[in-house]
Amino acid sequence: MTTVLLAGAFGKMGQRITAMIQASDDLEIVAAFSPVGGTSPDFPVFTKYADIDVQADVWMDMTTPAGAKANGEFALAHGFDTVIGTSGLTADEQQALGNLAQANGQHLLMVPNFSISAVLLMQFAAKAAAYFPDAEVLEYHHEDKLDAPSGTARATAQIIAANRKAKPRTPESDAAARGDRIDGVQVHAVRLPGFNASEEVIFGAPGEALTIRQDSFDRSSFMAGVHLAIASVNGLPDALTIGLDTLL
Ligand SMILES: NC(=O)C1=CN([C@@H]2O[C@H](COP(=O)(O)OP(=O)(O)OC[C@H]3O[C@@H](n4cnc5c(N)ncnc54)[C@H](OP(=O)(O)O)[C@@H]3O)[C@@H](O)[C@H]2O)C=CC1
Ligand SMILES: O=C(O)C1=N[C@H](C(=O)O)C[C@H](O)C1
Repeated sequence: MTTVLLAGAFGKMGQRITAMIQASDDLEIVAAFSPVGGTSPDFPVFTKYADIDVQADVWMDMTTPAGAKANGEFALAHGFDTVIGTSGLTADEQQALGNLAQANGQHLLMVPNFSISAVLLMQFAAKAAAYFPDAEVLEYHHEDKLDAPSGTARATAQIIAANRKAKPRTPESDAAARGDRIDGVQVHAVRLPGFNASEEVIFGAPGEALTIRQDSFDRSSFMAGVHLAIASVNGLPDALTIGLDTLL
């Protein structure tokens, strides 16, 4: 049995993760962390780090960028292997948490996207980028999303940049209408009611284009990946792992 302390248990993802864990045979929630409080008949809810008197195998974080940074620092310094699904942390913040995991002999798994469709999209994008250096990323999310562009879009842009074999033909432009530029890849963020989480990458070359798209219609799309991450983080070979690829 892998025991879990869930930070963000009362949020949209936290509620789904609680239900998934409670329906599983091999995971158990032993506590939650929520600074604004909340109650559960099944586990204690801590509002301050100083009050946490329960140890768990894994600290699972689905909160906010600032929350995940502070929670990660606490968890990794207090004996928790840690899974962070929260988006919006900078590359430097991710690396600093990875260094903390290394220094404390813990494992940190940071997952930009738990859905298999998004993991595969990023793998296919890596392959396509080698042939199509010109690419743009479009992401579509619900209106409540705090960060833009999404963590998945950031990760996808970085993967495309790392796998390009030639310089893009498209001239760079700072025009606002061209979106954000991450590692030299234009990224466009759409926020609209009705959407959950989708991403498209358009690769263009003379006379042809390739579009790769994934849609998470519902948060159930993330649950198998969350389960795998929690169950596997302890056995990872490195202190810092980014993405689910090594676990699939
Ligand atoms: N990796 C992935 O596949 C996915 C990642 N995400 C990411 O997960 C995060 C959460 O998403 P979502 O559930 O939709 O967001 P919500 O806003 O619905 O939930 C976040 C919850 O975290 C709570 N919270 C805020 N700060 C802290 C803190 N310091 N410690 C503990 N809890 C805290 C909030 O409480 P309150 O509102 O009361 O402040 C809220 O209940 C986002 O960053 C999102 O981008 C989402 C889906 C999939
Ligand atoms: O906030 C969300 O909803 C999501 N956030 C993650 C991200 O920023 O990439 C993952 C997924 O897109 C859902």
